[in-house]
Amino acid sequence: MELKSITLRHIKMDLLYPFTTSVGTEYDKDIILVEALDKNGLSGWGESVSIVQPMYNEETVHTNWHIMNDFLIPLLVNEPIIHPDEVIKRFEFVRGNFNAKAAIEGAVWDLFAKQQNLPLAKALGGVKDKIEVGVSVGIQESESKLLQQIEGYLREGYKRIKVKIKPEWDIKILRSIRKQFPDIQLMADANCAYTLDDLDHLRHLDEFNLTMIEQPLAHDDIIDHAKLQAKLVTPICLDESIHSAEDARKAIELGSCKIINLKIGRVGGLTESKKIHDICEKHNIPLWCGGMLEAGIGRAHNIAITSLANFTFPGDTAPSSHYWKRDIIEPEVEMKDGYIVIPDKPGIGYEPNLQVIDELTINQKTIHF
Ligand SMILES: O=C(O)CCC(=O)C1=CC=C[C@@H](O)[C@@H]1C(=O)O
Ligand SMILES: [Mg+2]
Repeated sequence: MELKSITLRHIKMDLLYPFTTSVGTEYDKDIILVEALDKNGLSGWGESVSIVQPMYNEETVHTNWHIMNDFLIPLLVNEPIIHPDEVIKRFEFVRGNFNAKAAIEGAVWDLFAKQQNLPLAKALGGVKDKIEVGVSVGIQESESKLLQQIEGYLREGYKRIKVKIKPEWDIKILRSIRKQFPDIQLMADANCAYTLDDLDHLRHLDEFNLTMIEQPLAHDDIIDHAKLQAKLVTPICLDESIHSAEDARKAIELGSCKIINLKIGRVGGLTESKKIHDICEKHNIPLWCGGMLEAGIGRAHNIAITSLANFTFPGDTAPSSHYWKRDIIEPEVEMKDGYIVIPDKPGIGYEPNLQVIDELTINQKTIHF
């Protein structure tokens, strides 16, 4: 697969609604898009999930721009890529920077699938033709606003509700939700807001029949999560702690979690995502696809990876209209009765809307091979 060029675009998009978690609030998103062009004029697209502040991980759109330009893309220039699985190996010299790596690797995977005339989902080994969709509800200004939001999302057909919790916005809130919605598929994401000192408090989570509690403890921990899981009935799901198949193996061996939230960007791309999928399938650890408020390109990649067999919980893969007034792809991602149909067109299955992307672009650069 001979690349002719890679183009980076820094775009800025306004979110329809602010999104608040235990670590902060996002009102808009700066996004780095990656376009890999081959000699026949075919393009593959990827999207970095980094934001402008290093509050979810250590990367930002600005570190992405630097690492992609100065280190990652030069590692692809000299030798043609035979298969996308090679890309993460070429990047081994660069430590971390998984969001940046995943965005470039994703563009190469999309281009590869298009060259093979295959939907990306099929190229990854996907087996589903549609996926169940969940929604992540940010922390709201009041309990009544949160209950209203949940009511609305259930009417829209979402298969699972994920609420954000933190100290002082947790047990009471979950009790109110369960009082109004006793039977819905409900989970909570703490985004690292607790410590083992909160063990007695966290045991109250077992009152609510949650499908899981996501990342209650530190972002880089699997030891304390194992101690906590031994005391909780509610399954722990790890998000921030898992950056590779090796991390997943260790967390599974220690009993740190019973479920993993897979995010393509957090683990450095689709090749590593497939490895994590396979190791979790082998150990009966179900997966679901987390979200990072992606635009349509990143959302398309999330939909494709969710087509693999061991993604058995609804993911944070809400349709375009949940996030954006206007998305950067055509058609936009749509949901029907709580499902998204996996596109059967080549590659990611959605076309980048170049007119919208150009309007949103604040900086771009093409590296010629
Ligand atoms: O993209 C979505 O709809 C889910 C967004 C979401 O829940 C998150 C986005 C970004 C960082 C995190 O705070 C949080 C998560 O942990 O999944
Ligand atoms: Mg999370």
